[in-house]
Amino acid sequence: MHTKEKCCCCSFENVKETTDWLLSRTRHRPKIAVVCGSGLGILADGVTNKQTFSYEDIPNFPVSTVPGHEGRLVFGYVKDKACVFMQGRVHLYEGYTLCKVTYPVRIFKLMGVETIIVTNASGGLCEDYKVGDIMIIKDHINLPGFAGQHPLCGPNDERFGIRFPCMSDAYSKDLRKLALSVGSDLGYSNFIREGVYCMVSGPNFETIAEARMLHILGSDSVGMSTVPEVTVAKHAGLRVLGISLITNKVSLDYSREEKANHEEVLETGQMRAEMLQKLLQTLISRYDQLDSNQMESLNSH
Ligand SMILES: O=P(O)(O)O[C@H]1O[C@H](CO)[C@@H](O)[C@H]1O
Ligand code: HPA
Repeated sequence: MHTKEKCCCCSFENVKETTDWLLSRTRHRPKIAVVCGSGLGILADGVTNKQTFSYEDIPNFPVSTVPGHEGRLVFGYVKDKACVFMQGRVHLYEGYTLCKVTYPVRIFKLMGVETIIVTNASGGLCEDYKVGDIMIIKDHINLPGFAGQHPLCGPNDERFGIRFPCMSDAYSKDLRKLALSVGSDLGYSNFIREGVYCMVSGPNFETIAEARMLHILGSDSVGMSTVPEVTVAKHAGLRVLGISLITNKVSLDYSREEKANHEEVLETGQMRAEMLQKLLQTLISRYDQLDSNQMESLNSH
């Protein structure tokens, strides 16, 4: 059963200790955090006034073990916005508990971050999705969560959030609108989608029967991350945007020859990284629109 032991390394005191360690070593006070998905570390490359910490050097911080996840925390500015980028994340399949997987999100909360942008690489389940499409996440399915693999299981510390958080609006409508509007202004409309992301635990890619099931359940793409981070972010009251890069097509048909592999995932990441970076930078630079009446004009589009 759930005991306090489950959270021994992720208590409020642990999170506070790590947060204080970082705050005493950097002058940066980010309001926006970005989690870079597989092969998407380049998203952090454009920041100015950069200060970098290796995950290994940060007390209690989980260390990435997967190729395509550099394992660096990068503080800096995108235009005039103070940001922190996670160049690499950790996953359940690496052997980390979900409270460890989501540990960085709680650090961001205690640091004063208000918005988190979570990116990932995922497999496209929708017939008309193409490799290289960018999917703004409108909702998710927490498949491991149904089986009790959930970052909020265990004693609830009210200092992080409430016992029963609502997830029906996990992904900010305003941020989604802004992302789609920025994508359209950049000429990306042909390959920007909005869809439902499903998390599986991995590490194997799906069987055809599993892929068919996920599609029937309403998933447009599938990956092995994001949902725990988004859940903990929403629990902590952060505003969330999720962006998924469709790095491969998932086979739904026994006659198809595609075989999913991590190399293709990383290659597609490289192919689209610059465009994703432009999308992110423009979105962050237009972030103030969210809190001004300019959202009205986006709403009417
Ligand atoms: O979700 P991210 O970290 O982007 O990575 C995705 O790509 C890897 C598989 O190639 C898995 O880790 C999957 O979750
Ligand atoms: O096809 C996939 N399945 C699960 N996770 C993934 N991450 C990238 N592509 C995939």
